[in-house]
Amino acid sequence: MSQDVVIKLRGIRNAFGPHTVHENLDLDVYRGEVLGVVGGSGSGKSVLLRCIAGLRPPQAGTIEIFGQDALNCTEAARLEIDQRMGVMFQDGALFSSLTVRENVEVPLRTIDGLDAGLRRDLADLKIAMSGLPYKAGDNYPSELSGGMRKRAGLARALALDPEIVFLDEPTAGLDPIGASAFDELIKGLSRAMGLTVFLVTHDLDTLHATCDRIAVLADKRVKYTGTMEEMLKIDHPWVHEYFHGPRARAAIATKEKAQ
Ligand SMILES: Nc1ncnc2c1ncn2[C@@H]1O[C@H](COP(=O)(O)OP(=O)(O)OP(=O)(O)O)[C@@H](O)[C@H]1O
Repeated sequence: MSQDVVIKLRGIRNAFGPHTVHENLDLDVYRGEVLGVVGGSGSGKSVLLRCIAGLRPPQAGTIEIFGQDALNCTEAARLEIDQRMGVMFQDGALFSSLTVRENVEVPLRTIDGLDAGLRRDLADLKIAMSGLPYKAGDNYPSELSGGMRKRAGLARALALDPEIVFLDEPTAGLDPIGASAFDELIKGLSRAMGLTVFLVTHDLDTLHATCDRIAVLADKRVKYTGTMEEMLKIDHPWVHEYFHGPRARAAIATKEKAQ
């Protein structure tokens, strides 16, 4: 069965001055999957996310999103692509001077003809879907815990009913209970909405709990892709240490306990 590729990267190069982060990087992301993106610190996971999300163009290569050339298209076509994607940054990247509801309303303002009442209702719906209590909509980001801020960031990423969401380290800084609640939320949303999730993480529990497939960044490219089972068989030193080290063993034990 052929799978529907929603993001297709070919020959991507990203560099900062003489420092090349990605060279000749290829990757396919399939519709409806949760893809975990892992790699050593500085391997370029966040740069890759930003490059696909249109925040920083690569120096070379092609990016197709929803079958369209995302780098060489009209501004209107790019806006249309952007409206079908949502991004959640590590710290939520919320506007501190706006309430949570107003933050979630920001992307909704790009839709013509949406009146204020409907915009508010849609924002409240996304706030509820992200597992925040209704009254959190009136809070400012500084009044929320780290976990709640992440949920608010997720609500904003979901504002436009995206088909793809990009999550940068969604569980970083959360306690284990908060992190597994967030894993469940991501998995539930992905299943319920058919979302494609591009998830940058270091968190082995998240990989076990939520990801259908994993992409490993190493040697400036996506060196391996596959299921967790396939990852466990790879004998590349970093990959082996990452998936078999003490933290990995703990994550496997946690998963087995949950089953
Ligand atoms: N704006 C920038 N200017 C210069 N160098 C940058 C910039 N952004 C990223 N880099 C460099 O690109 C490389 C990849 O960074 P990136 O943040 O993508 O790594 P990462 O894999 O997400 O790391 P981590 O797991 O530590 O978050 C790093 O060496 C970083 O210093």
